[in-house]
Amino acid sequence: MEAKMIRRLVVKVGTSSLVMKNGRINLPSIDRLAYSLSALNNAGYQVVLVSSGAMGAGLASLNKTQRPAAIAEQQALASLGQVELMRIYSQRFLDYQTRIAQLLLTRDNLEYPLNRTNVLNTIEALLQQKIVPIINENDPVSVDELDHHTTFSDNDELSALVATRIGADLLIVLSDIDGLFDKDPHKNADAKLIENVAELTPTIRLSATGSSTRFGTGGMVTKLKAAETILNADRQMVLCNGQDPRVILKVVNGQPIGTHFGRHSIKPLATDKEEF
Ligand SMILES: Nc1ncnc2c1ncn2[C@@H]1O[C@H](COP(=O)(O)OP(=O)(O)O)[C@@H](O)[C@H]1O
Ligand SMILES: N[C@@H](CCC(=O)OP(=O)(O)O)C(=O)O
Repeated sequence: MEAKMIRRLVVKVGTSSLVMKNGRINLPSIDRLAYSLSALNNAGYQVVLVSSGAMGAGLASLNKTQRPAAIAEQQALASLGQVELMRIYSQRFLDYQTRIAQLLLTRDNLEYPLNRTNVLNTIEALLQQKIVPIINENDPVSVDELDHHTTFSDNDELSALVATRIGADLLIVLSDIDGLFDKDPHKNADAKLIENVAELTPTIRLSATGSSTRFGTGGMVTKLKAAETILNADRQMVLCNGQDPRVILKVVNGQPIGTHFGRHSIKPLATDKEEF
């Protein structure tokens, strides 16, 4: 397997890595995420973060744990929580001397050529200034009722689209699970981790089912859709456990962690630092 040097990377973090099981915001986890991405940014990598968690943060700030059923209420919750989420990110990244910016996107924004050009130009301009763009779906406008073309089913898909559009070398998807297994480990105690996927065979597709946790949405199905987008663009993706986001540094250093999707292997950027 030929090793490819990583310079530009997208990290996707799911709600389960940002919100604890009791519904409170996982501040230590967000701090470690900010530390890891700042370290990479500082070492010359170009980093984009795709972060879920708006609804989770909204629930936490209202001291609730159950998502409301009505779409408008979910959207109100996301718009409330997005501010809280970015307040925390902003604070934590600043502790590591890194500036961040926010982009809230719908699928239209990446599909219609003029919108797409504007979005991509914005991301490029931010990366040139070593500012970390933090992207989430624009939940308050992302429904068919509001006459938008389509919605992202989940941020997994959004992260893969962003990664391929900006020509990222690597997408790291942080989840509540160690990687892709041959069946859902939450339902099957004998499930085995699949370490490398160069191609999405029918057996691999059959292994993936939906989410079995309270806060997650897409489960493994949307993660495999993301992997498909990445494999079609001949890029690399690593799906791993985001319990400790410092795992990102190990992945970028080429350590075999979680499930690696791709036909190349990871070569870290040559920096003056040996390892993080
Ligand atoms: N083959 C599989 N391998 C691993 N996890 C699977 C598989 N099939 C279904 N899952 C489920 O997908 C979940 C991860 O997706 P999700 O709950 O959406 O998490 P996140 O919030 O991290 O995006 C796992 O916790 C697991 O229950
Ligand atoms: N845009 C939504 C993402 C919804 C969601 O739960 O996504 P994920 O945790 O990535 O499965 C939010 O910020 O709450």
